[in-house]
Amino acid sequence: MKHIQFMDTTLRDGEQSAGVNLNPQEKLQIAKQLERLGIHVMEAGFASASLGDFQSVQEIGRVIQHASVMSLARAKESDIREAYEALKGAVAPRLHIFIATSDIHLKYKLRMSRLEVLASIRESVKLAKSLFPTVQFSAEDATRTEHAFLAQALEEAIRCGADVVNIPDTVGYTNPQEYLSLFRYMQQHVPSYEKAIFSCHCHDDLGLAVANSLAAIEGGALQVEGTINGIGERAGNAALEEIAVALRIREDHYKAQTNLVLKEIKATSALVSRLTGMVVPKNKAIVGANAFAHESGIHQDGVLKEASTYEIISPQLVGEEQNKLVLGKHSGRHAFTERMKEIGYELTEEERDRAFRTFKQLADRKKEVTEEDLHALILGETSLVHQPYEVKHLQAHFISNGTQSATVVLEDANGNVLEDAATGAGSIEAIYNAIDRILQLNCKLVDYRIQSITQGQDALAHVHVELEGVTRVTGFGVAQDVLEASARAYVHAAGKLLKRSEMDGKTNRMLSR
Ligand SMILES: CC(=O)SCCNC(=O)CCNC(=O)[C@H](O)C(C)(C)COP(=O)(O)OP(=O)(O)OC[C@H]1O[C@@H](n2cnc3c(N)ncnc32)[C@H](O)[C@@H]1OP(=O)(O)O
Ligand SMILES: CC(C)C(=O)C(=O)O
Repeated sequence: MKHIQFMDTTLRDGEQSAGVNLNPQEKLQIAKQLERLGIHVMEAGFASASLGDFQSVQEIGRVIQHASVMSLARAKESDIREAYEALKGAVAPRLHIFIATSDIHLKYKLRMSRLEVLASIRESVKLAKSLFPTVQFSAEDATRTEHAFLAQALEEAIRCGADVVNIPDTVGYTNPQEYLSLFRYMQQHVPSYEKAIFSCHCHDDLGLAVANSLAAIEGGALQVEGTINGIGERAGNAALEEIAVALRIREDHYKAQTNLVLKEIKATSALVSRLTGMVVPKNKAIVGANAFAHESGIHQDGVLKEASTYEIISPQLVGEEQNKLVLGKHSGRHAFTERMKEIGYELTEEERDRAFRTFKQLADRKKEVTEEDLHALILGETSLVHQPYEVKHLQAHFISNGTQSATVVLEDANGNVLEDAATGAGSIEAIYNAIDRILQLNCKLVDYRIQSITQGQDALAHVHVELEGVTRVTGFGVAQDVLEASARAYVHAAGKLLKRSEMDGKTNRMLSR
């Protein structure tokens, strides 16, 4: 089993994400969390980029005890000496020198010949090695560099003392087969190959950063570089948490181990997201809010029976509390019943079936049915189960500045359908008048209150009414529509009044005998 060391560059390449700017305290906070995560090397910044970066590198170097702290430097004496000053107090300081090797970069950016680049590698790596115990050299834009020249540049760096040599895919150009072959090519064409650790560093311009990094590991890379949540220049870097978990879950394939404490992944991801302001997409692998959320009934049923049917990663492995079964329009009875039990409802089969039907109607209209929705739904439904009448259909006709009209259809406990229509000053009055006509009620509405139980535009409405007839009774109704909730509440209370009248009638008959 080979060992893969992780080089995290969240604080350097990650901070190169457009719009991200971390202050020294925030960088230190992330560095401490990276230490808990078990990162082998952390690139704390680019000491000569600014005074703030210099101070961050210095402070992180002083504080971090269990990881090597590294600064980036151009192949330039002043950059190297500044990084040295910054990292003097570090337990395990490391310098990262880079210079581009591709013809495009040589011609247009550096305006240097290949011979000049080789000379620059020699001078800078030798100087670095005289100051630092460990030196990493990166051939920028390596994947667009002619292979033979890249091998020559890496050989030069190793001979001058580089301990780690990196083959970065700076512009996210390569693909897995090509990158794997490039590492194998170096194995055969760099004479001092065995004297250094080969490292991979991928960008996500074509969405291949993680796949390319894993291919490099198959090709012989023993160090992998990247950032938490994949943040970084342009489309970002390879997401280290994805690589780490892929190596663990597919250990059978990669035959590689790491020192990472995987249960720290979630906390690290959340911290980086919070401090950088880079929101983690919901569907992001490993750390996205939906990474362990099951939405469809068939999957939820499978997961309830045995999680491994649809989960290859246990949420706890990466520090996530547990998976989520999200109730929505694709959910089935198994998940619905399970959630009901979790929130404290032991429903009879009849109650459960009714509630499930209403839940499906609600889910058709709402993106996600929340726990509050379920409480509200049960509140409405359980009270309906033993009711003498139920609202089957409602039609209200609204005219601005006019008399409103409504048609109501009720069903009694024997399945008989009763219908009538009425008018009123408002839609609710029209509905209540229609119900009075159907049930031949003689009562007064003494209280009507409405409240929204859940939140958002698609919130559930809860209507409470109080009627005065032979006695005072209350009723409530829950529905997404205010008129429907109002009708249910009235029918609920009316049902109680009718039962009471019925009982009074029986008592009177008994007394007169
Ligand atoms: C692939 C990567 O991610 S590399 C890291 C990229 N990160 C950053 O650039 C962030 C920090 N950078 C900075 O703050 C600034 O660019 C600084 C302080 C480093 C340099 O600033 P300036 O001196 O104003 O130069 P500027 O950035 O405009 O241009 C870069 C110069 O460095 C040269 N250069 C670029 N890479 C290297 C290198 N690896 N080694 C030596 N020289 C280099 C360029 O050719 C250019 O030189 P020129 O002025 O002679 O044309
Ligand atoms: C400095 C190097 C390693 C880099 O960030 C890149 O090439 O993307």
